[in-house]
Amino acid sequence: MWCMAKKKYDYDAIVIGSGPAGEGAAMKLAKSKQRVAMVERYKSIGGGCTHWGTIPSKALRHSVSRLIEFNSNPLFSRQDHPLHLTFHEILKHTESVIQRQVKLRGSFYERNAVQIIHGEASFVDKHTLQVTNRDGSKDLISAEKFVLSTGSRPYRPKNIDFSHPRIYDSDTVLSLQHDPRSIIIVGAGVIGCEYASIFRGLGVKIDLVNMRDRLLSFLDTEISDALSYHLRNSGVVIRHGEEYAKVEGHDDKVVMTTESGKIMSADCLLFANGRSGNSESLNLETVGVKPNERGQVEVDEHYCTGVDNIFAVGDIIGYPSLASAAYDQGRIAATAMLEGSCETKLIADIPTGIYTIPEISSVGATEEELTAQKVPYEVGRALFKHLARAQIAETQVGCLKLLFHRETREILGIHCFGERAAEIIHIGQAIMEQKNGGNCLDYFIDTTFNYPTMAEAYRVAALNGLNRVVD
Ligand SMILES: Cc1cc2nc3c(=O)[nH]c(=O)nc-3n(C[C@H](O)[C@H](O)[C@H](O)COP(=O)(O)OP(=O)(O)OC[C@H]3O[C@@H](n4cnc5c(N)ncnc54)[C@H](O)[C@@H]3O)c2cc1C
Ligand SMILES: NC(=O)c1ccc[n+]([C@@H]2O[C@H](COP(=O)([O-])OP(=O)(O)OC[C@H]3O[C@@H](n4cnc5c(N)ncnc54)[C@H](O)[C@@H]3O)[C@@H](O)[C@H]2O)c1
Repeated sequence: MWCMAKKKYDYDAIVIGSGPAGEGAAMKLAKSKQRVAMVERYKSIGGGCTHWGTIPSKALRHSVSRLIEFNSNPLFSRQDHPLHLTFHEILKHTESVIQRQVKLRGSFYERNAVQIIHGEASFVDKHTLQVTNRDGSKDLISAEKFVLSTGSRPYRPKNIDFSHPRIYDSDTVLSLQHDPRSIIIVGAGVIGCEYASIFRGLGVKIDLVNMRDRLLSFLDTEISDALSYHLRNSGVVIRHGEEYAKVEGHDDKVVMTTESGKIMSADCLLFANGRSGNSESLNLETVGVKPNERGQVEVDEHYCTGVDNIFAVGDIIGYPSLASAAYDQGRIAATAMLEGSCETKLIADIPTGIYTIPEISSVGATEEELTAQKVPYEVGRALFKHLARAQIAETQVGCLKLLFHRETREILGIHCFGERAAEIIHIGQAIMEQKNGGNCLDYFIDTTFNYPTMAEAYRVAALNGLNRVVD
């Protein structure tokens, strides 16, 4: 089939969109000796992940976290003269990280002979794309198979004027030039909470407006409560159960009225409440793919859209909408394209890594889920303040919580908050994934950990938990 394709079409496969999902698919296809092209409408490769999403927000968060550390450590900083950095200043570091990412990822395409075509792709028929080049000229290119990996963009309700210079979404906030003293963040999802941490770390006054009754309600309640406590403790005003009614942009401020009648005003406003799939420019109706009202495309277990030669991965298919999962989805879809199916599936327990201050990470079930399922579980805790490494590093805010089955001692869930939580979680994840009795609390008790380390939290938490089940 693929030999025939070589004669008939320009490429064996065309991938549309160069974020992690597209990159994962393109690399797997290229390594399998396919002739692959990558169509990307932005001026450089890397996707929203590199240019507007994951990478910039994590680089900003890193700078802010170091600033807080510097200012709170008397060894480095004098309390009467705290170091002040503006959003614009820390963006410089972010830009350099983006450039390094683009260079690195560009080298992958070059080494694997994937042709990069800069332009916007739109289907003409199920084997042909029209590419509108950045200079406005148009080309037709064809392929046997396609991968849609065009990502997502911030949802913009029609009644908010995003062209106003004081009103931003999570893409445009990266062009913020001035140094705001106050900001209203509408939406307390992952993006809203992460940006609240970033701006608060820079000393900006924050109103964080949440439509729900608690922050990040998919998290274990103890962890979500800890986030609320620490954000509030740092000065963030969290307003739960509020919905915006009106947002007015003025020359000198933004005023927001909520449905409950509250009026808030600030130097600027960041709207971060939901995302829409980038599907409208692809002309998918022509090929019989119908996106839902959020622009997302439905796929089967092999990421096929229902049109046999068109696959879709990453944010355009909705859940879990994570860079981490997108890369794996790309590889799995490419394998299915090559072999007709793929044994490997996306793991069921996708870890969460949330880069708030404090950082949060978890994998597996929450206490609330286990209680609802009537699973007999117990909890083992390690508080960071009791770990030598955390005391040395002055990162004493945090906790590791292991949930395990009382009888089998199987690990059922791991929840962590505090500095490096997103790294710490992977030690537990590796054990949790073990089969045939390998997933057991005893591993952490029987092994020897480097000392002093944050990893040692696993031994402390496991012993704490064991003490609760041993009479
Ligand atoms: C602020 C923010 C922070 C985030 N933080 C994290 C995090 O910490 N960890 C995590 O795992 N995930 C995070 N995410 C989510 C993560 O960025 C996305 O899940 C990931 O980028 C999705 O990858 P993708 O390949 O599907 O699409 P994207 O990375 O969005 O790339 C899609 C690409 O397709 C291109 N494109 C679109 N339409 C066309 C077209 N018609 N023709 C040609 N090219 C086109 C776009 O220009 C873009 O370059 C974050 C997201 C945001 C917004
Ligand atoms: N550290 C991380 O892993 C990280 C960081 C930032 C963002 N992200 C990803 O970015 C995504 C977006 O996060 P968020 O904070 O903007 O919102 P969210 O996904 O938490 O959604 C917020 C609310 O908006 C609604 N919504 C979503 N899309 C909508 C649409 N098109 N129209 C109307 N309502 C919509 C949702 O139902 C929800 O009630 C998340 O799914 C997350 O996976 C991940």
